[in-house]
Amino acid sequence: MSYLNRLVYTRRRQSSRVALSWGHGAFRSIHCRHRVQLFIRLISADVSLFTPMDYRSSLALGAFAILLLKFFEKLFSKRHLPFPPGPSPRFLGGNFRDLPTKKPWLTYTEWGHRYGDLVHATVFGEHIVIVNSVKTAVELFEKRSHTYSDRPVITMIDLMGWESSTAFMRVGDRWRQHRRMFQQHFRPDASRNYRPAQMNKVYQLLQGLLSRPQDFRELIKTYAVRTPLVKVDKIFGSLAAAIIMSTVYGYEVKPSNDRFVGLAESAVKKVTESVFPGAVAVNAFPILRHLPSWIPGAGFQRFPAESRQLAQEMREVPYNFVKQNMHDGIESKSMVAKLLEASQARGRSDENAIQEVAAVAYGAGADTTVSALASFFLAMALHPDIQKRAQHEIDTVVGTHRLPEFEDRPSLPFIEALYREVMRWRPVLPLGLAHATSAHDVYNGYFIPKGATVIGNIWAMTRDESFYPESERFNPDRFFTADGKLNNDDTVLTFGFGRRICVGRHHADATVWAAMVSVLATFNIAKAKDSTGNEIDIDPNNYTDDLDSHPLPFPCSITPRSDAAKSLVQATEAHEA
Ligand code: HEM
Repeated sequence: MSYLNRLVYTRRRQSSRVALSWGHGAFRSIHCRHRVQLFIRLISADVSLFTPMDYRSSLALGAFAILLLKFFEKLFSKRHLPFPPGPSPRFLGGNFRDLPTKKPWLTYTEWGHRYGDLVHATVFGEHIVIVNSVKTAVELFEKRSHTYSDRPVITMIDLMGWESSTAFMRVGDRWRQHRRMFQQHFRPDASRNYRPAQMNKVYQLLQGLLSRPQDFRELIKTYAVRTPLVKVDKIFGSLAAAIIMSTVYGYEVKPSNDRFVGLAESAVKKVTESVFPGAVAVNAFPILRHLPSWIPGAGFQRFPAESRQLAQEMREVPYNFVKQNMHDGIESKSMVAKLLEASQARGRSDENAIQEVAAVAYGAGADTTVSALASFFLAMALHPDIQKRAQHEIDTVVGTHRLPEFEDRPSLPFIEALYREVMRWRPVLPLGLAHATSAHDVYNGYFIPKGATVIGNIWAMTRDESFYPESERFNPDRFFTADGKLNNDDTVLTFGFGRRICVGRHHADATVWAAMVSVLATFNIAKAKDSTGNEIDIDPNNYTDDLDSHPLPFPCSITPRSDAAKSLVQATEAHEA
């Protein structure tokens, strides 16, 4: 997901819709001026028919008519309403200089305290609206989803061949087709089919933790920072990448230098690099895309060409692997195999859409899942008491003779609360993924123009003290009622909103839960100690600045809970086989 966020973030900050929003404004005023001119021309055409006196009265009449026109225009247009409150814009650049460059969610949350639930800013004519409360997010993204489900246009994305990514797509038939395909394979009941594959990969994670204790630190590091997954594979194979590759393509990731993972990572990396200066310029001024690449300064034209090539390979290579397997009669329960079978049965050719959907699952699902798990490790190292309670629940309900299964989930309320708190305490995407409006709207007396970028500030929502008192404290107990039952606050805000809500959320939820409960059942996570035996402090706020925020590397120790736990992990190898 990192590439999605960086780009939407950059896109917003660099006011890449300058041309577009200027265009809308210009169109509105031209439209109005045109009507007035028409009216004057109508009068002038008849000027020769009037006497000088008539001419003066017709001028007065004309002026009156213009005033009347303006009055009615204002009366019937929503535009006379104010924008939502926000920092005062400056001439031309608007709020360009107010936009934060570091952890923008913190500044937007402060703006929320100062200006309210809905904050408005402009950058070179582009409108940005920040939604700071769950109530307003539900009102806009869900109840008015017909207006708030579009995405901002990012020129560089188109140039790089990523316009076919579900997450960047404008609302339309193609996007709907993608969502349908995802829904078929990632809705709650369909997601269950992937559970055996997910558990097998979680067992590989446990084996990695057991067999390579010297890599514990490295393991956390690779989890915690955005290093290429190929390197992660050197240790034990990235859990998230392995699960996605297995469920989407039925492909088993190799322990090191895996070709498909390498390809996907290179393609995704290219997108993250698209924030270099040339790319930013073309995002801000889309007209530059028409410059030929030989013109000085138009080097960005060559960059997307390479990226397009990689994006195409990322889509085609693993896809062809599935097709070849099907041709060879190898059965597969993977998403691509099922989509291909269904498409062939209907006599349709959905090859392009299937390739696109499969490729975006990796880009959107791997990094985000890793970030959630890294926050889990961090929280457990910081809160041994909470970890002990979770382990006690597992020991009591599941016992110590076997590992937890998905079927145990309803009987493990404290683990459930722990999962919710991990996702709340450090939301993976503090600002979600920007939406855009597809029509003008009025909310609570405020005007929100068509084409505005609308950001759901998930960080602010998860810090709302009226819902989450002492919101910075890691406290799973907040999800229990006074009589000790799990409360009904089970919406994980970090998956986003409305029609654009994450389509992989059930899959991600199962992966994160399974990894958490399995690690807790078998390992102790603690602060590391220095050479004198003192615990090394961990800063809970040391997170990356990207929109999908990861904890920065932190020292910690991960040891098997007992010999019995060790045996359980060793036995998973046999289970897998
Ligand atoms: C912990 C893991 C994950 C988190 C926190 C996460 C979060 C998000 C968020 C915040 C959005 C944007 C929602 C919005 O616009 O309001 C999103 C979109 C998306 N996610 Fe996820 N995601 C995760 C895992 C996954 C996985 C595993 C997959 C695929 C199997 C996936 C596929 C997608 C896709 C395709 C979109 C674009 C949806 C659209 O624009 O219509 N995500 N995700």
